[in-house]
Amino acid sequence: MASTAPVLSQSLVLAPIQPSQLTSIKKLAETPDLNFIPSNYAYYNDPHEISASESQDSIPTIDISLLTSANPDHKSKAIQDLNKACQEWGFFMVINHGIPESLMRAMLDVSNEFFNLPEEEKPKFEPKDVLEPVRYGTSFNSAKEKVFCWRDFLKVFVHPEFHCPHKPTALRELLLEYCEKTRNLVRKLVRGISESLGLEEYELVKTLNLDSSLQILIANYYPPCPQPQLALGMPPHSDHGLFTLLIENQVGGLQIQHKGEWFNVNALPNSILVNTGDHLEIFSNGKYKSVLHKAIVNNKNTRISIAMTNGPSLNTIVSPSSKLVENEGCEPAYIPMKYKDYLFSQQNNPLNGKSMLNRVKIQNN
Ligand SMILES: O=C(O)CCC(=O)C(=O)O
Ligand SMILES: [Fe+2]
Repeated sequence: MASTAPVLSQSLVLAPIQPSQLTSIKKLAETPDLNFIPSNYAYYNDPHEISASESQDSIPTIDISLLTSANPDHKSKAIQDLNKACQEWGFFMVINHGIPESLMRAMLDVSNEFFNLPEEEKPKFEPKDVLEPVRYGTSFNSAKEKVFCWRDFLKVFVHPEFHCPHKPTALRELLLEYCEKTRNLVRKLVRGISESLGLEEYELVKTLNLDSSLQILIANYYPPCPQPQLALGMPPHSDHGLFTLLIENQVGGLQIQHKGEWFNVNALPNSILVNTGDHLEIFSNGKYKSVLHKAIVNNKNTRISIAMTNGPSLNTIVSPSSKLVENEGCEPAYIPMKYKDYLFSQQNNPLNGKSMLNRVKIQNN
């Protein structure tokens, strides 16, 4: 039988957008009769399969209320579940988390209002400093990228110092409340995770100075895309920090990698999604790997997600836990690095899988 070489059909796309004409993706997506995307929004030359495995049953669910249960059996079961979820998936959904559904909905609504403000009422578009405490922009780091993400974002440092854009006016109060409520959840999770690693309950809090931990709110806006099979909202990456809490409007799009395969995440109603970050991988000396994830887009509905990253304090030098290394009699597998330097470097480059983490990984491990 004669073998035939695969024929690659280049998809029809528009001429690339010039850097000087770069605009918010919202504005680009609202261009009348936009049927094709500019070539520098095409992550793929040919339409790729955006559907992935469905895993509604297998993604772990953790009942947070059990972590503070007076019943020691319930508590230890929750800690075991956390251990399994962090080790096997790096991803889980939490229920009974204490954050009112109305507050989560209000946060998503006010984020939508933010992106719909006239440009002159938003903070400066695309500021140069990637550690600016209030940063509004498009893609991930458009100054460094060749291919852009179908995404606009607002990033706000909300702890240990609270920052907030001036508009929408309702944002400040909601954000203060969301910040306080998510910190309560983070405290419980961090204590549980510390114990799940076989460490004392407060070990993680003390070592990484979590009383002044850096919390960043990231609101993501993904408008409908005429060629969703060519574009990406966010390419595969892992997050900095210990873990990220994520909520979304009722439009799906998050995919996580598990055992080399991509899975669609269908969030349970009123749940919060949690993904483990690079600094938990470093602290746990590779026991809890940060999870690769990406955001896909669709051609019908605007998707909004709100991620809250939870890291150490900016000046903490993060290294594998010395207690853990000692308990387990192993060698540290990561080079110590100040969180602030790690964050700067990660934000100052295009998003690319776990490339930042690989820079601190000791390669013979
Ligand atoms: O929108 C999503 O589902 C993912 C967002 C994300 O990965 C991020 O903001 O780091
Ligand atoms: Fe992420």
